[in-house]
Amino acid sequence: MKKLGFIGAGNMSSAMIGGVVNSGLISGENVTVSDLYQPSLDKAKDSFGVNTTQDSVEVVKNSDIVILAVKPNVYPAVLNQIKEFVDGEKIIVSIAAGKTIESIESILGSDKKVIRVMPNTPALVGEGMAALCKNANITDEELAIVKQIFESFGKAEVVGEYLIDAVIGASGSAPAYVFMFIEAIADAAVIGGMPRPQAYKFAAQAVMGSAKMVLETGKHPGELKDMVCSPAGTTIEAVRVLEEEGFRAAVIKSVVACMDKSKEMSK
Ligand SMILES: NC(=O)C1=CN([C@@H]2O[C@H](COP(=O)(O)OP(=O)(O)OC[C@H]3O[C@@H](n4cnc5c(N)ncnc54)[C@H](OP(=O)(O)O)[C@@H]3O)[C@@H](O)[C@H]2O)C=CC1
Ligand SMILES: O=C(O)[C@@H]1CCC=N1
Repeated sequence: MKKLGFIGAGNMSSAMIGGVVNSGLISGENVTVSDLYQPSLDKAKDSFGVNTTQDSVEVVKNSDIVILAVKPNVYPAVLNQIKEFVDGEKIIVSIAAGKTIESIESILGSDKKVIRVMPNTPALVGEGMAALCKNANITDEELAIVKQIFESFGKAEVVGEYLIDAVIGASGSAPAYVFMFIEAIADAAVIGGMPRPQAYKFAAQAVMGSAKMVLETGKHPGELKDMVCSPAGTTIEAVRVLEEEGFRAAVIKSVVACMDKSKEMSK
């Protein structure tokens, strides 16, 4: 397996490092991670046995595949810092919202190998969802290798880059909305007298199980919802209030706002 590098050891990077090392696909000794903040590197080394450095150039020198896991506003500085060390064989993987493949090529050169991926943080527990798109310099085999990395900690699909804004709305950012939903359900359970840790367990399992039903039954979410709503029962009362309060409209509006922000960042 190739040598993997991460520039940035923050939230998303840590989830991917944990995911890929825990899966056994790549051992920590074949992973090099850089960050400006030494405690982040110490945590990655202690947790996953990876090689660490504060020098992003060292990551590029030691890796066949380099995942850029810094914030979008840091991309230009990092790309300019590493570009002379990115030869025609190294695969650069961008995971940033708002950074198109073209914007990466404008600094590294259009002859370089670039893959854009939109992952999400459930990668940490092997339940990530990632979308991949590539430039013309990436071979099918190289794309398959990078896809295998993201499949080691979840699911991955190849998409056209035009869909990345929708991917961010429906997947990259989506865990945040779901965490809010789980927290709100648990708050209500606490109102009902349930201890908070137990409330989180019940609420989180209900969300995970429901998601698993959507993925594995192939049934429409509306049909699955109807299967829970016993006539004159408890569930339909909750559904009535959710509709009265505009739950679905609020979700749609929030995800559209997320996608709009992604488009704005991409300009
Ligand atoms: N968080 C998520 O759920 C997802 C994030 N992404 C994308 O992943 C990227 C990272 O996001 P996220 O993990 O949330 O951000 P974080 O801020 O958590 O992580 C970024 C890390 O990079 C470090 N850093 C900054 N400059 C450099 C540098 N020059 N060299 C090495 N490390 C550096 C930061 O250090 P310091 O804090 O000291 O600046 C920080 O530790 C973003 O582009 C984001 O769009 C994509 C999908 C999901
Ligand atoms: O909030 C963000 O910009 C990043 C990209 C997708 C999830 N987090």
